[in-house]
Formats: sequence, C-alpha cells, structure tokens
Amino acid sequence: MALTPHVYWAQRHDDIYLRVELTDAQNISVKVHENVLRFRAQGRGAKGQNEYEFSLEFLLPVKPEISYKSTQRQVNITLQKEQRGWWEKLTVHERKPVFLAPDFDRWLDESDAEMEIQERVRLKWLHVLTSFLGFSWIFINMTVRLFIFGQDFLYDTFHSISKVMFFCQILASVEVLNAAFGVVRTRVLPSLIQVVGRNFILFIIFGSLEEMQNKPVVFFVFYLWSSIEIIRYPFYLLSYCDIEWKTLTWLRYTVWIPLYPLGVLAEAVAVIQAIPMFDETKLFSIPLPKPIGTSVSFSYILYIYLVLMVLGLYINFCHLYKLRMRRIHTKKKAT
Ligand SMILES: CCCCCCCCCCCCC[C@@H](O)CC(=O)SCCNC(=O)CCNC(=O)[C@H](O)C(C)(C)COP(=O)(O)OP(=O)(O)OC[C@H]1O[C@@H](n2cnc3c(N)ncnc32)[C@H](O)[C@@H]1OP(=O)(O)O
Repeated sequence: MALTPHVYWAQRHDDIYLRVELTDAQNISVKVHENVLRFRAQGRGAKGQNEYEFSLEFLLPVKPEISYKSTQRQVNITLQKEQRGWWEKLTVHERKPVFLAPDFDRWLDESDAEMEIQERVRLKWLHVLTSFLGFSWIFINMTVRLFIFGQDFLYDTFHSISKVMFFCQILASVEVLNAAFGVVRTRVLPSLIQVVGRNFILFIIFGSLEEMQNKPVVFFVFYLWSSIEIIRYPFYLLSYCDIEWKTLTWLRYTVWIPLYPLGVLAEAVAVIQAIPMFDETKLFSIPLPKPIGTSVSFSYILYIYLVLMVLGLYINFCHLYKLRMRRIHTKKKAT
C-alpha cells in the first residue's frame, strides 16, 4: 500500500514551493488537475523504501504547469499561483493535512516577501539606471565630439569611449543572468546572442587588435549600439513605475528595424577588416601538432562567426518582430 511522505511548503506572492522528503525518488508523477495536486513516486521516506503518494487541494487556483526537480535527498516542486497574492493557508481543508508542515528553510511572512521583492526591484532599477547613464554618456559624448572634431573623431572613438563601453557591456551581461533566473520576463537566447555578439566584437576584435582601434568602423558600431540603448533602458525604467509613454514604447519596438541590420553590417565590416590582421599577427592562432602543420589562424573562427552573425540576426529579428506585434499591434486592436 502507498504511504504518505513528509511534505514542507512555503510561498511567495507568485509561487508555491513544496519539498517532498524522499531520498533517491524514482518514477515520479506530479500532476495538477482541477486545482488538486497528485504526487506519486518510489523512494526512501520515513517508512523506508516504498511507494509514496499524496494529494493537495489548493486554497486558490494554481497554473497547471509544474516544475519539479529530484535531488538525492528530496523532490522540490514549484507551482505558480494563477493570481498574484498571499495565501492564508495552502489547502482548502479546514485542518492542515498531518503530513504537511511549513518549510522553515524557505519560509517568509508576507512583509518579508514584500521586502524581498522590493530589494530585487531596487537592484534591477539600479542596474538599468546605471546602464542608461553609461550609454547616454557614450551617445552624447560621441555626438558632441563629432560636431567639434568632425571626421577626425571617427579615428579616435575607441580611445575616448572604450572604457565606458567596456563597463556598460560587462553590465549588460547581467541581462542574460536575469533572463536565465527569471528575474525579468524575457527569453534567454536573444539576450545571450546580443551580449555574446557585442562582447565578441568589443573585447576580441577591437580590444585585442590595436590596429582596429583607429578604424572608423568603431564609431559606427558604438553609435548604433548606444542609439538603441538610450531608448530601451528608459522604457524599462518607466515600466518599474507602471508608466507607459506611448511614443517611447513605439520607439523601443520600431527603431531596431533600421538599427539592427545596420549594427550587424557594421560589426561584419569590423570582423572582415580584422581577418588579415589576425592572419598577419597570428594572434589567438591555434597551435597544431608538428606533423600536421604549424597553426590554424584565428581568422577561420571569424569566418564561422560571420555565418553565426547571419543566424543571430535572423533569430533576434524574429524575436523583436514578435515583440513588436505583441506590444504595438495587439494594443492597437484592443483600443
Ligand atoms: C549562443 C551564443 C551564440 C552567439 C552567436 C553570436 C552571433 C552574433 C550575432 C550578433 C548580432 C548582434 C548584433 C547587435 O549587437 C547589433 C546591435 O545591437 S545594433 C543596435 C540595434 N539593436 C537593437 O535594437 C537590439 C537591442 N536589444 C534588445 O532589444 C534586447 O537586447 C533583446 C534581447 C534583443 C530583446 O529584448 P527582450 O527580449 O528583453 O525584449 P523586451 O525589451 O520587450 O523585454 C521583454 C519583457 O521583459 C521585460 N524586461 C526585459 N528586460 C527588463 C529589465 N531589465 N527590466 C524590466 N523589465 C525588463 C520587458 O519590459 C518586457 O516585458 P513585457 O513582456 O511585460 O512587455
């Protein structure tokens, strides 16, 4: 006969966490149907190796999608509340099931959870604000210098701007982590493509080849990157205050249409210009065993990278196009 395992629970405003005390659980089945969670698995629990099961009828609706992870010591289940809020108890039952107890390792009361959210929002806000200030400094500085020094500035962009650009792009890498850990509602791949793509150009192509640093292409790449970021970051900043400024939303989801292909084109020109330099300097060349030859030039990696750029452009263009349809066209229909 199936036994009941010990189950520990905790909540946040959006999620429910369950910890099922089963060692080396196997054949796990977790389902939610009509707001009732049914769990069944084999494993080592309080009554030794056995089949264990339980069910819980939740107090309020939860989303049917469940994520669970089995570790050597327990099974961790995460569910999402249908509606954001704080539950006074987990189940509809008058009395708490005997096998259920609070998970004090994850337990927070409502005000602590609220503070946790506020702390997260503060950090996100600080991150976005710093990025916005950085890219604004770059954009304004480049515009002013272009007016003052004219064409000469095209050859000097890297030396006057690169330190702030390095800082901003390192900061932008956090966006991938934010997407991966669900801190912001966005997909990981587009952010990863964007960050890896830009950092490759900045650190490898411009950063490691002195000869590239005096090329006008640096100006175009930096100017195109910063042109979109001085729109994108304020768009996020306003979203933290629940403000929607229609013109900014339109710009955020429209300006990429000319800027993205131009940006990729400028980056591709930089890669193509760098190819003979890597061949000449043998920088980053991959040494080969003596019988085969001396080394493989890094320029081969750059040829592969040019193909990846086309793929990256396609993926992100489709992603941005979908976002535009959702944010601009759906809203128009609704009004
Ligand atoms: C696997 C590795 C492979 C490596 C291959 C390398 C290939 C290289 C190809 C490289 C091509 C890159 C070229 C590029 O560098 C050139 C340029 O940038 S040129 C300049 C023009 N560029 C652009 O216009 C792109 C700008 N960038 C972006 O838009 C984003 O980085 C992107 C990831 C592409 C899309 O952003 P996201 O998916 O986040 O879209 P949203 O902004 O709409 O966000 C979705 C929802 O999440 C909320 N969100 C996101 N971030 C935040 C935040 N920080 N704070 C608060 N909220 C955030 C946002 O509000 C949306 O919410 P909702 O759905 O409610 O509207």
